[in-house]
Amino acid sequence: MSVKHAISRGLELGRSFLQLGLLKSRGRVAAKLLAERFRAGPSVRTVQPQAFLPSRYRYYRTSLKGLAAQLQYAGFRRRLTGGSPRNRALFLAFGLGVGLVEQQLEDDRRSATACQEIQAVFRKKTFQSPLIPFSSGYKLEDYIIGNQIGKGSNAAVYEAAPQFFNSKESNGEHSLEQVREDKEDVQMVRSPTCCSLMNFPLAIKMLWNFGAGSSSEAILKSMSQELVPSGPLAFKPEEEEITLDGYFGVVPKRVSAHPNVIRVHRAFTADVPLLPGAQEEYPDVLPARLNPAGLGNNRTLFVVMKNYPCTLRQYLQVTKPSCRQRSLMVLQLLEGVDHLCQQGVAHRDLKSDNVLLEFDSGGCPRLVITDFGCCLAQSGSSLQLPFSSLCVSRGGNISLMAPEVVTAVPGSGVVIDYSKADAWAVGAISYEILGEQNPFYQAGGLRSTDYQEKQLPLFPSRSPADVQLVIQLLLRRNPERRPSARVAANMLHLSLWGRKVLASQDSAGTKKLVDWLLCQSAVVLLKGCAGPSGNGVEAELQRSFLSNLDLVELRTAMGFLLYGWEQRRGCSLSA
Ligand SMILES: Nc1ncnc2c1ncn2[C@@H]1O[C@H](COP(=O)(O)OP(=O)(O)OP(=O)(O)O)[C@@H](O)[C@H]1O
Repeated sequence: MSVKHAISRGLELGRSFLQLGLLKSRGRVAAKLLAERFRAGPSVRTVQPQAFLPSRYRYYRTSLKGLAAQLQYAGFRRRLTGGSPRNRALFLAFGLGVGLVEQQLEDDRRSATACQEIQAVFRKKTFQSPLIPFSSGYKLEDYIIGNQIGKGSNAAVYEAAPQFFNSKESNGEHSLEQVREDKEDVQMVRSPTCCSLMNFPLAIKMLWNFGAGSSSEAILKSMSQELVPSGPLAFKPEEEEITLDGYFGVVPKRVSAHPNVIRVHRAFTADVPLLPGAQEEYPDVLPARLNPAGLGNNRTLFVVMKNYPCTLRQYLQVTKPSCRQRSLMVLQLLEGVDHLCQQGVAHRDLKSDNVLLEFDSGGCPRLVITDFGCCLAQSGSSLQLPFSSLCVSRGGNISLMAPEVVTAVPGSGVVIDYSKADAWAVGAISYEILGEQNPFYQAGGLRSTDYQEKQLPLFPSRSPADVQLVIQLLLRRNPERRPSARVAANMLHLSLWGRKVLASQDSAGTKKLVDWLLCQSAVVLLKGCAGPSGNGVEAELQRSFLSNLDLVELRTAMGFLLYGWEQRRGCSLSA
């Protein structure tokens, strides 16, 4: 479908929806955005495509602005002092140049405004967690606990269901049906554990408490990082006050809901129970009450989440996803990381075991970043950690620590910048997503302390070329040369949905790009009205993209992509 065709189709649809009175604000917004674009006249473009390269673009822009000012000044002087016909012709040409520059700037301003407007429309639509709120669940007795579904170095995770599984609560409003995600979606989960997910829609993580003492306050304070992804009703009001008092006396940060970030629905402290497999699998962490030789405290933290069918690692061990699904998986991790960055949180322990996976109604894997136990979530949203001594934790898994983190040497005034550290880890995990071994895991493989970029292994031949490019960029040692998660995500969005518009971009003018963005906005808004397809992974990703539109970041992504395409063209010509 051509851009024009898509616009007129979007308008047509928008109008008929409006006529039918079915669409309220969504339709109007879509129609308004498109109508405004139609009114805006054609723009004049002056800069060549290479100018999209981020640094070059800025250079062109500043030099053209500077040139324009100089020309205006020179012309003004000549007009005052008179001049030869040749000078007058030159002045006219200069004047024309100034006009073109002005138009270019005007074009930029208009595009930036369009991006802001689109962003505002999609930011308003906050992501709703799929689990419908239930009223109780603040104590262990509120749950039926099933089998163990996972175990890490800090916790055991069990499947769970609310106690009111069979009988509706007294007010009759809170049955399990409501706690479950949309029934249709649950049935679509393609997993051998499907029945277990139906019976146990929740997962309870029981953290092991060695040193935090047994008071609720001490436990919540010392394990507060686990609570970073908690929802608004996660705590009983009195415990909310304790957690707000926070981690080391600082208010703990909480991230807002996002489709690619786990949501903690409940968090509470309780006495450690003897759960299935406890004596065999983790006897040492039990309290003396349950195992005389155990070292654990009597009480600990419980975190309630949705139960997911598997982790990313488990999924990749048994499945060969399509190329498109692989691209979508990398993109989801980038969207999740970008969301965390924007909220001033660095996960610091990304690995394929810490990514949970389910399926949307079309069978596409949806990835969710989990386990925030090592995260950095400072007040003031700073991702810069003062690194004064080795006692300061740098994060989790050392193999996937970004070079700038793993090589930092503690000292006075030393600061570790985590703003691109998770993006680097996504680059490493992406090898697994493309079906390769993670190069930083293998015995004798690369180490993030000293690898060279040219040592990175080749990708499987059928991997999408743009994903390969994104991974190479994410694994750059120097964080200043590494794209942020947002820019890398934008590259994949453009590659998946905007290839045509990017390929046909004949100048630095952004009209075509903005037309495409408006079309995408209309399509996504209209899809949102069309039922379940609006809740699929692709629709969620497109919404994330549109709600984070920023012209500079978009152009940076375009610059990287076009540069990559150019390189590939060069290689194939020379081959
Ligand atoms: N919500 C969930 N749904 C399904 N399985 C889960 C869920 N949360 C965790 N798991 C399973 O439990 C395992 C351990 O969970 P988690 O990584 O949170 O524990 P941990 O002790 O903090 O891990 P680590 O050793 O990385 O610190 C996961 O790898 C996964 O297999």
